[in-house]
Amino acid sequence: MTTPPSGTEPPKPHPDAPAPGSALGTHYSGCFGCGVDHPTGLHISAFTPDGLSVEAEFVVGEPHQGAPLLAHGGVLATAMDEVIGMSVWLFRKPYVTGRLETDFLLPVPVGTTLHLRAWCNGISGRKAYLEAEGRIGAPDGPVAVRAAALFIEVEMEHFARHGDAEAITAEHHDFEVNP
Ligand SMILES: CCCCCCCCCCCCCCCC(=O)SCCNC(=O)CCNC(=O)[C@H](O)C(C)(C)COP(=O)(O)OP(=O)(O)OC[C@H]1O[C@@H](n2cnc3c(N)ncnc32)[C@H](O)[C@@H]1OP(=O)(O)O
Repeated sequence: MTTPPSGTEPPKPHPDAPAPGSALGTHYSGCFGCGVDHPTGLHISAFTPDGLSVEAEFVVGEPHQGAPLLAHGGVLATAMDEVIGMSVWLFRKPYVTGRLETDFLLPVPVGTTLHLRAWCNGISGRKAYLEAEGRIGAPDGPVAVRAAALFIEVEMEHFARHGDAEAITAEHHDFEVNP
């Protein structure tokens, strides 16, 4: 379900995507993954090397433990969800996670810098097929976590009906919701 159906074209950069090399801001300051105002969040900040994919670093700290001095798998899955969410946001449409699959290949000790990368393999209708990986210590370090995801495009009405769309749009005056 996270593999693009045959014939799905790889995505092209959106004309309004951030320029290659740009830092990506938070989509919402209260987000647990990237929100700058979240008191206990992961505070992931990322950049895009090419307008299509996202790279970030996440330092595993003591608050992220599952076993003593080892990262909790759910926290790592959250980090993957976040960078994948950031990468699909490059297409300038709202998406939510429909399915997230995670493979944990290596234990990740507290103090590790995980080098995260997320990219899109294709879009078909409302469905975006994405992947991410987290490597230990360096961009070419050993892969500790791999994820594949299906994100579903939604209308902004989704956030209004179930949450608070105004809180998002208040932070994104430059983002045209219904172009
Ligand atoms: C102004 C600025 C704007 C910025 C924008 C705001 C920010 C944007 C947030 C970013 C955040 C990033 C950070 C992490 C991202 C989260 O963490 S998002 C939060 C976690 N996810 C959720 O809360 C989603 C909860 N689920 C839902 O609301 C609904 O199930 C969905 C996903 C919207 C789908 O419902 P629906 O719209 O009724 O559509 P539905 O027909 O059920 O599904 C559409 C298609 O997808 C398939 N599908 C749906 N779910 C699945 C699934 N789990 N497995 C397989 N297939 C599925 C369906 O089978 C269907 O396929 P087709 O029949 O078309 O072939």
